[in-house]
Amino acid sequence: MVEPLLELRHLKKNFGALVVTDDVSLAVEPGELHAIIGPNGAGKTTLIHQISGFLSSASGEVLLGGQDITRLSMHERVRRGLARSFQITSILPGFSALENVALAVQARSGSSFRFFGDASRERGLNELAMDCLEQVGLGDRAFATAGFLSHGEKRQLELAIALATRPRLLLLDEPLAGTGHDDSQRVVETLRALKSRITIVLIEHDMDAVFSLADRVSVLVYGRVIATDTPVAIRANAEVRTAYLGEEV
Ligand SMILES: Nc1ncnc2c1ncn2[C@@H]1O[C@H](COP(=O)(O)OP(=O)(O)OP(=O)(O)O)[C@@H](O)[C@H]1O
Repeated sequence: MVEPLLELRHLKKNFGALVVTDDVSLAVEPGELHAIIGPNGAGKTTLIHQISGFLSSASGEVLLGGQDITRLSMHERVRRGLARSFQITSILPGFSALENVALAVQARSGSSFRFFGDASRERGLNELAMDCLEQVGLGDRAFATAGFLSHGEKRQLELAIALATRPRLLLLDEPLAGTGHDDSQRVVETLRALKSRITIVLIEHDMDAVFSLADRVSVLVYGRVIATDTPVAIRANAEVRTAYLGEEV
């Protein structure tokens, strides 16, 4: 059996008396797009926070490439290859798409922000940033001002910024949120192209997108994983249908 790139073992998180994730165990294989779905309040975002290190866990373990990262800081987890997409609010609207990614590349490489004004001139920076933009299909918009990009393009830019840290694993929390039909198609096609190159954990409410993109799906209900399987098997799973998806699926 292939060693999982990400493994969660009996993870738990509570806020006081409220247990939000409970005994969550799952394995994400290298190269797969693993979707985590579940009703509102099931604990999906909390779980992503536990994986990224934004929240500590009450108990359980997080392993990346077989190494225990449970107690590591977010920064250290990023250094080891874990990235989550930034929110649109973290995009600098007055800078070009390329400059936004260049700054993220620069931050990763540890350059000081006193080079801020020279960011676009730093050696190799533009090439690396352009590579990230091309990976998300935004190469032709490199010089557009970020604030004027469409909503879907901003989502693509977030992905490019996340790629700037050269991650092994990308955590995406609702990348389609707030997108209209055309924008959502753009982002879905971007994710489809990306998934062949990088392992992705995706939380998403858009079931059409989930079932067309995911290699496997885990279903979280009241903080517990009730099933992990292929999209076809998940659709047919009686417990999942009853607990969450409903007959429309
Ligand atoms: N910092 C916090 N303090 C207290 N309760 C919290 C906190 N963060 C989340 N919760 C609660 O934990 C539960 C799970 O929240 P979470 O956001 O992880 O769910 P979710 O599955 O991502 O939901 P959605 O699909 O609506 O985004 C909710 O009941 C939420 O109110």
